[in-house]
Amino acid sequence: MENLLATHAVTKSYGNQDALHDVSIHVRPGEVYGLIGKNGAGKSTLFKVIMGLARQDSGEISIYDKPSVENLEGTQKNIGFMFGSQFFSYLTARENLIYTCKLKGITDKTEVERVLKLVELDQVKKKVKSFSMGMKQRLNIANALVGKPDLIIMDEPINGLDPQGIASFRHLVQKLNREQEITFLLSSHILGELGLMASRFGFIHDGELLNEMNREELLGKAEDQVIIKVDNAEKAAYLLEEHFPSLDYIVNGDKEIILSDLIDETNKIAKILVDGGLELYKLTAHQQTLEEYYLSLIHQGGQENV
Ligand SMILES: Nc1ncnc2c1ncn2[C@@H]1O[C@H](COP(=O)(O)OP(=O)(O)OP(=O)(O)O)[C@@H](O)[C@H]1O
Repeated sequence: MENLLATHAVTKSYGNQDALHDVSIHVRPGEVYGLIGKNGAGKSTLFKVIMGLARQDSGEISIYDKPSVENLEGTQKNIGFMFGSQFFSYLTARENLIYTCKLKGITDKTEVERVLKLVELDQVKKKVKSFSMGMKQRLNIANALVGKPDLIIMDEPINGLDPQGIASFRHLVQKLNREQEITFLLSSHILGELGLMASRFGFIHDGELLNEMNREELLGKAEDQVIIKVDNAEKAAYLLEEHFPSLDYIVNGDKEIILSDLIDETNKIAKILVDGGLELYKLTAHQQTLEEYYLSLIHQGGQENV
């Protein structure tokens, strides 16, 4: 079995508003998959379609390589889903989870204690209304863990957490992933938040999946760059291509060009541009951060080469 969850060319619009266009993601067993996209990119809509809470216009969802449409109940059993907090604030964590068990038809009396222990809320007696954000998030995860799903989906789980809360959320996800073999599909609008946590990434922008890659590939993107500012970026690109035919570059606006190699050739680059009659304002070697890579990916609409 290759994919625990896959979407195949899923398209959905709300009236005239396109929310998803031909989106195919592939979540393999054992992964922590980070779906990264700005607000309005289509993340929540994709999760709703996966869970059968919204109906796609076209495309398919498969769970364990079988179409989910044939087995929606099975899908919901295999997937624990968390869309924001929906708890009764005047009840304790334990009481809220008893309620979740009832909703899911789970009669095993040990289930609530099992999930409370996993998120280390088993000793907490107070009502949810006096929980910190971090505790609420742990309760969210406990709620999704009820019924032993193989995959947990969480929409923007890091929103509103402080740095310490983010770190403990990350440790908990990694622990559950490692020790309980739970696969996670998490979304965020900030790559940096999931950058340390996810083992694979999907980048979504304006309803389209731009790219999927694993962590090693992504880290390889955070590479050295040469950033050049000139009076005419198109002409600079033309001149550089003449000298370096397989050059990997992006033209950013009409005055900037970014090269993803040639870090050791800055003197030669400067000479080519100046000899070519260009006004060279700036030429810097720079280590691109993951966030910058993500922004450049959005800017290019998923095309690695311009
Ligand atoms: N019920 C709806 N009716 C009309 N348009 C909608 C509806 N839900 C979402 N949209 C639109 O579909 C697009 C995708 O929205 P979606 O909520 O899936 O994005 P998102 O990536 O989850 O963003 P956010 O993090 O802001 O929720 C947006 O343009 C949004 O305005």
